[in-house]
Amino acid sequence: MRIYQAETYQAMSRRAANIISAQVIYKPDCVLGLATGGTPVGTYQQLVEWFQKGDLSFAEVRSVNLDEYLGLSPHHEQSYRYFMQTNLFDHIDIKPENTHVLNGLAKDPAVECAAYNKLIRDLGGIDLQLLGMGRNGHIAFNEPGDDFGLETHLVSLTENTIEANARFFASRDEVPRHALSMGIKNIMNARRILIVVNGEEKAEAVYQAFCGPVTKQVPASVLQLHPDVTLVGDKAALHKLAEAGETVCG
Ligand SMILES: O=P(O)(O)OC[C@H]1O[C@](O)(CO)[C@@H](O)[C@@H]1O
Repeated sequence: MRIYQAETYQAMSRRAANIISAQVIYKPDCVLGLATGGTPVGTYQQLVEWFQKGDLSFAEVRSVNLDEYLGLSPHHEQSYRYFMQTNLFDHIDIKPENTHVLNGLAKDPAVECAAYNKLIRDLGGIDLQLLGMGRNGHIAFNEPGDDFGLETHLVSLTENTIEANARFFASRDEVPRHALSMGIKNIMNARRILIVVNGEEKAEAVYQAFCGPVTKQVPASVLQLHPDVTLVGDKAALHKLAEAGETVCG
């Protein structure tokens, strides 16, 4: 695993965007696994900036997103489809038909999940998967205790995640209680993984995930078993790793 520590959120975002853009330049028709949440917003802004300068094209890129709230339409401002449109897709040259986000309004979640697993396989698998991490160590919506062998599935969100995501909704009651999410198995099948973390509130989860044992109680700890993981974070999120003697590059 490579660990890069950045001085600021902006520098962290630039480093992450560099890794993504290198993937796109190396393989223009790559499959990018994309994430939502507060952490990757700066990464997407940086990619948009480079696209606008003419340094980068996504014309042949295919994308698959990690997760979506169940019950939210793609036009709902807190849906992850809306997030991706407004933070990235609407500002770059990716073809709309090449962007894939789970349908939160699917009548039969099991059918939607099975179709998504097939889609990922038909695309040839994910070349680079971008991840954030929840304060409880979740990745996508794989919550503590979830089976590592799961593919895309219906999830009941934990109180911890509902609480953390309430900041995006008018009230806590409006946060959906369920979501559709890629499983750990889909994520681990990606050829490369890039995980971004910032802020002191993530420091303990980062420490548990990368210095603690591999355990279902800390979903991100499974990444210790992946052969190609890059962790990019700011000082606040990485300080416990550094104090534990992990090799942290500047
Ligand atoms: O980047 P944030 O907003 O801290 O979210 C962390 C993680 O939580 C989620 O938003 C889900 O709760 C993930 O999509 C994300 O990776």
